[in-house]
Amino acid sequence: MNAIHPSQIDTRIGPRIERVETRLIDLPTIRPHKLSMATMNGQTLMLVMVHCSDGVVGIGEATTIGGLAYGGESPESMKLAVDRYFSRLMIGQDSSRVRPLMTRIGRMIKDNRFAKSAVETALLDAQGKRLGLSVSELLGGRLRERLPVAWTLASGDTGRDIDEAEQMLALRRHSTFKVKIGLKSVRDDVAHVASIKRALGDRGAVRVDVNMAWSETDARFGMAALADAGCDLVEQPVSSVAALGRLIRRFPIALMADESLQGPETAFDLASRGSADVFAVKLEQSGGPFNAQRVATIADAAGIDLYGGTMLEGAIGTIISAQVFSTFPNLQWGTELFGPLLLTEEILETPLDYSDFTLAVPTGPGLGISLDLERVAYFTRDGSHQITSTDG
Ligand SMILES: O=C(O)C[C@H]1C=CC(=O)O1
Ligand SMILES: [Mn+2]
Repeated sequence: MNAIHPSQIDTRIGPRIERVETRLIDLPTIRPHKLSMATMNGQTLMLVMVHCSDGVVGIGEATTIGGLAYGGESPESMKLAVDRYFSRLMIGQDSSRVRPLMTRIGRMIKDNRFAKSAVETALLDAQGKRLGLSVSELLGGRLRERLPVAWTLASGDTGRDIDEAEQMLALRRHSTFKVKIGLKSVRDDVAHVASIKRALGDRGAVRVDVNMAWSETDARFGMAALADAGCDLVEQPVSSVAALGRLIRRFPIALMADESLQGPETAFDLASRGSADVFAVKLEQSGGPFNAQRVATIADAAGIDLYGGTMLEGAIGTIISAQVFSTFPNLQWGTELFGPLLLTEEILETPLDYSDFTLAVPTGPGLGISLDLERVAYFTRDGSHQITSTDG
């Protein structure tokens, strides 16, 4: 056994971590976002800022969906975990040795994948800023400069969803649409999706996300009907991996795993059972950038297609995802990195470039984005705080 004991991980040289700062940023959404497990009227970003002895400040972010509706972490619990448990493993350590430090954290903190993702993001941002390299270059180099971005239709109303899709096509911002279903009966949901596809025709690709709301019987009926309606992919129709394995390839519609995919071990399990055509890779669900790359490697080895998923992150979580997805050799189904577009407020000095149905992967050092500190302070929960600086 070559397991590394925490005491063997020496991270004591180089620019040290002096302080780990966290905040909760509450931002409204442009409209209610209706998913089968929650309706979102706003999103909370858990921001992590790692202050280093060389003056560099790395930033990271984690979000959940509907508080605790999607998984075991909430914005508040992630803040508490970082403040109380992560920070004491980080302070005084060499911030430039990201993998050893994340290994140290991984040995002493179980689970908490979303909080780990935020911390790893901040460390990679800091190291990229320090070396003058974007995170994708730090990870070995990007294969693409822009990523296709799908839009999610989740107003709950067919006419409104069609209008929204038409607007997105006219703006040339999105031509792939993911429809959120699972709240209504299977028949009603299929009729809703079929109307949207009929209205868009060949101008727009239509997919659905059921967020595990169906029984296996519902899924048998639903997948056949959705395939007939011209829908090309169904995301996590049921919760059970065994049921996914029984549903796959029975209908002419691709089956994508989302909630079942929670990092490399589950990726390996899904791949060995042949339970998914496509993986929705999410950095937070995977446990951070390094683990998302491991998930992608497993998919490639197993012949499973890849899709870049979102936890409806703000700009920071979206851009670390973009940096990582840009390094994937395969990204057959594009991405859904639209999170910042669902929020009413801009928190960056320069907004992200969404155009020509794609998102540009920033080229500057680290994440390649700068926070508008006044706006971040304004939207910080429990009053506005002073933020000194996040560049360097
Ligand atoms: O995929 C999910 O379940 C989460 C998320 C992604 C887009 C969206 O609207 O919700
Ligand atoms: Mn999903």
